[in-house]
Amino acid sequence: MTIQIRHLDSAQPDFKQRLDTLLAFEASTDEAIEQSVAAILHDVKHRGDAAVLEYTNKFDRIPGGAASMAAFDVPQAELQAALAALPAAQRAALETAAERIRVFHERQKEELRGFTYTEPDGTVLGQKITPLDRVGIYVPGGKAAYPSSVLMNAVPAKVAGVPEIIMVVPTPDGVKNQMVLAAAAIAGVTRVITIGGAQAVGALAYGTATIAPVDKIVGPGNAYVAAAKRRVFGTVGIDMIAGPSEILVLCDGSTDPDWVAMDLFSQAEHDELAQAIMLCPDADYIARVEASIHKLLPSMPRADTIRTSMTDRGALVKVRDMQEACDIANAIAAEHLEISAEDPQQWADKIRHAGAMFLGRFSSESLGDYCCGPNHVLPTSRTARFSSPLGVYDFQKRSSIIFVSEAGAQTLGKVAAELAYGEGLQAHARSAELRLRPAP
Ligand SMILES: NC(=O)c1ccc[n+]([C@@H]2O[C@H](COP(=O)([O-])OP(=O)(O)OC[C@H]3O[C@@H](n4cnc5c(N)ncnc54)[C@H](O)[C@@H]3O)[C@@H](O)[C@H]2O)c1
Ligand SMILES: N[C@H](CO)Cc1c[nH]c[nH+]1
Ligand SMILES: [Zn+2]
Repeated sequence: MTIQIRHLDSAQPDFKQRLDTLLAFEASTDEAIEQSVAAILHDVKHRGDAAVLEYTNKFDRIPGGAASMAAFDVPQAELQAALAALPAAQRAALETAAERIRVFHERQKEELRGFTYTEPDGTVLGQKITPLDRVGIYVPGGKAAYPSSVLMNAVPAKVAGVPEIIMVVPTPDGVKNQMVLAAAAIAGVTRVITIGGAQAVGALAYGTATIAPVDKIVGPGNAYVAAAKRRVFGTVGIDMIAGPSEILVLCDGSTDPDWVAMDLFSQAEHDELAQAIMLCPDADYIARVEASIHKLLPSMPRADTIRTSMTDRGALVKVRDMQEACDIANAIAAEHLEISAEDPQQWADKIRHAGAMFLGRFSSESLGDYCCGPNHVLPTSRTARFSSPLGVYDFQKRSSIIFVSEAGAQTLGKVAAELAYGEGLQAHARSAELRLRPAP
């Protein structure tokens, strides 16, 4: 069975409505996921380990069913053994990726230093940056294994100086992915627990008898994980909504259509709910990409997932010109935006909303997924309008530093007292005034 690819044209009168429908999650699925996640979180909050154990045995089909949570803890020795046993080429690739991710994120750290400045009367003001104490990193693992996500989560946490990194990762059918364990060893993760889904998010947020609660949960996951993170926000911090993957390709019609088709597949193969869309002003070129899609699909091992994702949520969109393509791209605010065009910078300058931008024909999104250096944990579902890639800043917080000199208290005290009386807050005013020197 082939893909029924959706065609849209920005000249259609109902184009905006059709695009909005395409971008929205199918409401019934969404509601079912929300209800299921709410019930799982409630259960984990009230029954702790017993609930986590039951859900993990059920959703991850653990053979025979694990008897206790101890079965899900992976000792450090096992992580190190996985690293030692890894084929040399895989180990080298992981280490190269880890190093490139580290170098990129060290740059972020340099930009995030605290500061202080001293006013003429000796008052010192500033901002102190502190790493979080204990973070939970979610590494997805339901439909594919993601050693790259171990690195993308843990390396920036390390660069930020987080002392305790608790990693959760599901192991469908009880099978541990050795590259995932090796990546945890390379990144220096503190503890690995093989649980996933909403139950893992709940365990990290609320804590259980065997898992101490964390301060923040970061990392990507499927729609269940994304919904759970949204719901526990407030009890813990979260990084962003990083749900099913998305790719939006802006193409001027001069890239090899096979390249573009495979780039669309590269995100569609993650999940039936992933989204792959191309915008192009050239109708003939769109037909060539469609032909490539039909030609290449049968050769893909994950053809079923790609077919469902592209049929349900994909589209090839004819636009008037590249300027309009940029306007539509800003409205979509995709996780990944490829600008596959001559002189891509001229179009990139017009983009305000995208999790990550890949400029030029050779910058395939897949390179960014693994080893360019910037983070692949990125905002989805149009949240790139207000969220950023995972970064060192997600693992740090800021505290204001205020040292008021005696001279400073004389001027600031009068200002503060005036404002406090204006707000009707007498104790505030008196507290400031008590520090004023009596008039001579
Ligand atoms: N945005 C990003 O930065 C980014 C990065 C990497 C991956 N991703 C996305 O992460 C996702 C990974 O998904 P995955 O499924 O492979 O792994 P996952 O670990 O996110 O989800 C697996 C878990 O989902 C839960 N689950 C599955 N079906 C359920 C059901 N019917 N009811 C309740 N819980 C259920 C189970 O607990 C299971 O352990 C993909 O959507 C991929 O596109 C996003
Ligand atoms: N494309 C994913 C982010 O949406 C990241 C990833 C990991 N491995 C392959 N891809
Ligand atoms: Zn990917």
